[in-house]
Amino acid sequence: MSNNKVAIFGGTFDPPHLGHLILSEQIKNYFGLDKIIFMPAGRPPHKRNQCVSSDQDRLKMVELAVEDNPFFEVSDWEIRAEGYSYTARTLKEFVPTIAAKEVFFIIGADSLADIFDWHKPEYLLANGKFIVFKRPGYDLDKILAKEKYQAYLDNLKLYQGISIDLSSSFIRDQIKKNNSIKYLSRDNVVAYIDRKKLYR
Ligand SMILES: Nc1ncnc2c1ncn2[C@@H]1O[C@H](COP(=O)(O)OP(=O)(O)OP(=O)(O)O)[C@@H](O)[C@H]1O
Ligand SMILES: O=C(O)c1ccc[n+]([C@@H]2O[C@H](COP(=O)([O-])O)[C@@H](O)[C@H]2O)c1
Repeated sequence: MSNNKVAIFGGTFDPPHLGHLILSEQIKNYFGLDKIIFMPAGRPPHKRNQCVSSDQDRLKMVELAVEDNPFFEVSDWEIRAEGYSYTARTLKEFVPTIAAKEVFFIIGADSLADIFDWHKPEYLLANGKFIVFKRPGYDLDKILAKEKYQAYLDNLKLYQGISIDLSSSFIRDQIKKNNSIKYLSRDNVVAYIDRKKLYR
């Protein structure tokens, strides 16, 4: 298979859910991607004070979530890397190792809204290519109309197709309340969470 267009989908994935999967499949179709690499963040820089499940649990759950999709892969590169999982670093060090004509980062509208608080945002936006998808509660057009984004619009491709209002925090919250999370992620991920008693 040719790898002309590859996208990296970085996330905390604590846990991965159907929102992530539905979006990825739609984006793959819409942009004609050859492959999407799911990249669980080792130490998510903006979640320093939040309790995050172990790297190995999140990696395993992402592997389970994508195992039946030949277009989806998982990389443990950020988990293996020392220090915080800065996307600027992934762009500089990991992206050149991918044999592809074009490499994109997939991010949600909420991530785009605070990307100027990320590590080296100008470097990232000037040198990376992004596929940004809408997320309920965020107005993509309004975010992009802001002055600070204007120099980088060529590197921002939008996907305004379907998305669902689901988050990992909602799933964690449901588990804490002893509610079922059936249908919110793939069955194998739900079974893994049950078996390992995560988020209780
Ligand atoms: N339902 C969704 N619709 C659109 N984008 C999403 C959705 N869920 C997650 N994303 C995006 O996917 C990426 C990875 O998300 P992440 O793993 O943090 O999940 P999350 O549901 O946002 O988690 P949490 O609730 O813990 O913040 C982020 O760029 C986020 O914007
Ligand atoms: O580089 C940064 O400073 C930075 C700050 C916040 C988030 N990110 C990345 O954005 C992706 C989505 O993050 P999250 O926490 O919403 O899952 C994930 O790959 C993070 O490593 C990166």
